[in-house]
Amino acid sequence: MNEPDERDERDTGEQAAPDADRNARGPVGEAAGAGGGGPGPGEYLQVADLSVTYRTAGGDVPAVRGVSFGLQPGSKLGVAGESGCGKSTVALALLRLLPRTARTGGRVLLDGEDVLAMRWGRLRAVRWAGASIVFQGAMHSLNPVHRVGAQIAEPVLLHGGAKPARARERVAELLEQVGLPAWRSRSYPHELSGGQRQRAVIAMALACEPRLIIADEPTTALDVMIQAQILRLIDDLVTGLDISMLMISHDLSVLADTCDRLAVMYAGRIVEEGPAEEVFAGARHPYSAALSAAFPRVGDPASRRAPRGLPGDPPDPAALPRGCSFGPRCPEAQQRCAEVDPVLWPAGGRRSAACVRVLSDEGARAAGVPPARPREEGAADTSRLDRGGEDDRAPAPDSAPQPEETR
Ligand SMILES: Nc1ncnc2c1ncn2[C@@H]1O[C@H](COP(=O)(O)OP(=O)(O)OP(=O)(O)O)[C@@H](O)[C@H]1O
Repeated sequence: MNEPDERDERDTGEQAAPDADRNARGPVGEAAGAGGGGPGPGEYLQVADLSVTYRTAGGDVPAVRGVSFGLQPGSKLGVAGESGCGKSTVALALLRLLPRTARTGGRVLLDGEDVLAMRWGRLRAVRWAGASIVFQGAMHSLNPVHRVGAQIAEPVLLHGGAKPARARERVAELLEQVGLPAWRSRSYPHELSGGQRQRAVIAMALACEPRLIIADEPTTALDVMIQAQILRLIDDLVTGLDISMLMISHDLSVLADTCDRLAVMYAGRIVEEGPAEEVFAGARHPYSAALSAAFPRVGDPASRRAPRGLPGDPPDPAALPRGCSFGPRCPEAQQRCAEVDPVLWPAGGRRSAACVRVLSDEGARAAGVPPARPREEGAADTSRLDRGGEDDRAPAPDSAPQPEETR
């Protein structure tokens, strides 16, 4: 599952030149450690300044730009964002599963070892025992011509070093863990329902007792009822087995329910990071607020609003707008957003956001960001990028607006 076919060995190990366009940390000293947004001590996974550029016939596509985050053992991070913002590219980069056309920069430390610089033999072992991936659409992860049990046994035999009899026992244990009867090991993938197949894929991901599970849209292809069951299963397993988890989804409410922290991506960057509930219920970045409005919690009286879409599309990574990439779609955009390319700044508590509105006047001065332009008396508000109006002054991080105020 994790391993690309040898013929399709994707990774060249080639490292891109350091990306000048980074937002690993804001230029303001206060950013470090204050709002998350970067690796820290004791973390099992440390991603520092990760960049991925795809080379295409049409030119370079900078899909991931200076992404940094860390994951403590046993903790759960959700990565959210619209289609095309770079979520899957980050997931693939963590285990060097990118196609050959991708150039990577930065570091991905798994238990202190740099995955991006690892030898191939070591990487194979790490892909199962260090971390494993559950992809969206189980049919892509299961081979239709082999029985499910044989596929789950393969990593146990090859990477876990087990003898066949022990591998059979382990398959039965794994199937039981994911709620499937042991006899299902003799089934072919087409004999299972979508939910059962995804359970089998999860069993395979657990085969070598990884310390990290990367779940990339693990329930996208399933109906709503089964989605809830699979999410509960993943949550119970990672909690019970004390595994770290990085879950990717476009649905912020699903991630808020499952994860401890959230990182919201837009145009290849993390634009907000912080405790899950705080980001979901009181986003500091207008894009996170829009995502949260687009995916209200089902049945939650606190989010009894109709889902609201966000007009427009994310920019083409190969042709990003000047200034803030979200500026052209941002309902809160100010004049200076077209001039400043924001980085992750502290946004109060353990949060950070790449939006000039989170900067205090002092923070803006330190970051070299122009002050919010005061609104001129009687001036008509004609510019889309000047809609901040009287609200054009950034709230100080320690006076973070409450959820209602941000929307
Ligand atoms: N192999 C590739 N070659 C060229 N460009 C690519 C390749 N894979 C992804 N991209 C581009 O990189 C950007 C990020 O894509 P990615 O799949 O990581 O986004 P995503 O947020 O995971 O989207 P989705 O939720 O639809 O999977 C997109 O602009 C996409 O078109």
